[in-house]
Amino acid sequence: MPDTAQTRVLDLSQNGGPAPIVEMSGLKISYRTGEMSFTVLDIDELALPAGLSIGLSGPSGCGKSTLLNLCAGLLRPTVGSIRVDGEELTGLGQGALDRFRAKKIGYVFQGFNLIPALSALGNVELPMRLSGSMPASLRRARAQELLDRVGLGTKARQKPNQLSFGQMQRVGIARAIAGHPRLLLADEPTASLEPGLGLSIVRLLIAVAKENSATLVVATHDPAVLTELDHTLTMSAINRAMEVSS
Ligand SMILES: Nc1ncnc2c1ncn2[C@@H]1O[C@H](COP(=O)(O)OP(=O)(O)OP(=O)(O)O)[C@@H](O)[C@H]1O
Repeated sequence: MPDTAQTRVLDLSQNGGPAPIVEMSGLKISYRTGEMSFTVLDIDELALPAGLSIGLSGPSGCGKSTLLNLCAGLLRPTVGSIRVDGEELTGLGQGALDRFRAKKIGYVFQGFNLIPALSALGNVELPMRLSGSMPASLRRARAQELLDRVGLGTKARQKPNQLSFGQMQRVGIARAIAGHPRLLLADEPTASLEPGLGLSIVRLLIAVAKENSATLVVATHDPAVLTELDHTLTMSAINRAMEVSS
């Protein structure tokens, strides 16, 4: 088992490129199972450039979803620092982390994660409703505009079970972009879709990210998806196990 960090120094934003939107330093994530602790991410320095699209690739279990969840503030590192859009996440309490996520992050899931009881419009409206910052009429208008943008303007009243997989993922994209996120994260967004459909979804993600000046980070196993993106970050599996002495 390699006893090296996955990423000694990886600065995709170097050489006069755009400033980083994500910066990680001395970061590790370990999980404990019984007497053993497993390190799944071990990153010395990593910087992801703002405004571009970046693919995360690597074998199953190498930590792609873990990296996305760290960027979203859904997971905290065991040690080390992570800054997103200049904000150090490790120092934030739960409330501040929730506000950070609502303001800066859009998340597109492989399994869509739509609320079955809500219409397409209701699903897209939901993050705006939860943030409480917009009157209902404006919220509805923005949700309709986003559904129009992803080609689902006529399906606003349909529930998720009345939509195809590709249509559900389009609703997921419209919902993720609703709060004007700085960082749009997508975890295997094409894995539940047929290959041709997957490519149209990734192209839509790239287009809406650009239109909204968001940085796009996509975890994927699909080489065809990676060719559509500006950069690929190839991760290696470490899964380093250590006995925990307590
Ligand atoms: N809550 C947890 N407790 C213990 N181990 C976990 C936990 N969450 C993730 N892991 C482990 O961390 C490792 C990385 O998982 P992760 O889902 O980030 O990998 P991945 O690269 O996204 O995999 P895949 O390509 O299969 O989706 C895996 O070995 C997984 O079993």
